[in-house]
Amino acid sequence: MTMLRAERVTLGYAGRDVGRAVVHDVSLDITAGGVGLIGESGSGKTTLARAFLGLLAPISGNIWYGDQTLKKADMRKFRKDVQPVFQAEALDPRMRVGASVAEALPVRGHRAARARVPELLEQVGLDPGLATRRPHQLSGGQRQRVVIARALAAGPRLLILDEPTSALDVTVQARILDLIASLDTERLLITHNLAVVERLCRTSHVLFAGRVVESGPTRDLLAKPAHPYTRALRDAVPKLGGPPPQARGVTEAVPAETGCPFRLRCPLAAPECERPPALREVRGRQVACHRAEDVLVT
Ligand SMILES: Nc1ncnc2c1ncn2[C@@H]1O[C@H](COP(=O)(O)OP(=O)(O)OP(=O)(O)O)[C@@H](O)[C@H]1O
Repeated sequence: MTMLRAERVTLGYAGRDVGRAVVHDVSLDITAGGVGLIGESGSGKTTLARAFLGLLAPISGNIWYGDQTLKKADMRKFRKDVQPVFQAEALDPRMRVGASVAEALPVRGHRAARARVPELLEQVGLDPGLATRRPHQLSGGQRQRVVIARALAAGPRLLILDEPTSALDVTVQARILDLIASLDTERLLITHNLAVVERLCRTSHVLFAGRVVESGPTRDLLAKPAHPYTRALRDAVPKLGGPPPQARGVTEAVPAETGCPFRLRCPLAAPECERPPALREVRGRQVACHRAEDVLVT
């Protein structure tokens, strides 16, 4: 059974009315092999992650944890099972690294629990001798490893990783990705870096303006996108030695109630795009585009 699942989830923030929801009617399962959430800044990735972590209640729809909604679930068990990995800046700067990891252990204070701290540091590739340092005495990559050690302290089955490597330089990034790939946990990974999802996620969901516009096997999605937005994201990845990507057309989304939210930016926009496209199955993936078949052949 899928451990965590969003069912027709609409999300917004206090002070915004339902019409100003920032995530609209999203359904997705966190399946085995890694799940990626891809999309540009402001597309709703972190908002969805907050809902999966039980930090933001849906305006409508449900987050299912096994066979219970998060509203009714045993949150102690949930907090042990599902752990966030955010950017290293979230570490308390006054706390020594060892204490920071110990704080995340389910049982604190016992000698057996304290013995877990060096084990966890070693598991993430850190010298346990670093336990007495404070975050500013570590490199960015080491700090990110501490964040991962903290997340692992509870013995989670699922990690929700929000841009876990974006603050790091490329070689350090690669080593942290190796570490994440080696962990024996399920993962939901949020990123705008397509190379990262390709490496770590068997399945991906592309968000645009708070809506899933394409879902499917990551490799197929990136090799042959069926949504013009997925294709634009893929083509925006700068190629070594190639020209910089060109910004084209209007950059904002239009309200989806009035048609496809991507249509003002879409090179294939046609009169039918004035009608909102539903997600539909096209060659092994789900895509919300009236012209998906044309995208696949162009
Ligand atoms: N605490 C908040 N209160 C009100 N609106 C918010 C809040 N956090 C995010 N938003 C809004 O929700 C929308 C989605 O933001 P979100 O952070 O989920 O996007 P994102 O895809 O994760 O972007 P990024 O890649 O930049 O982190 C944006 O319009 C943002 O302004």
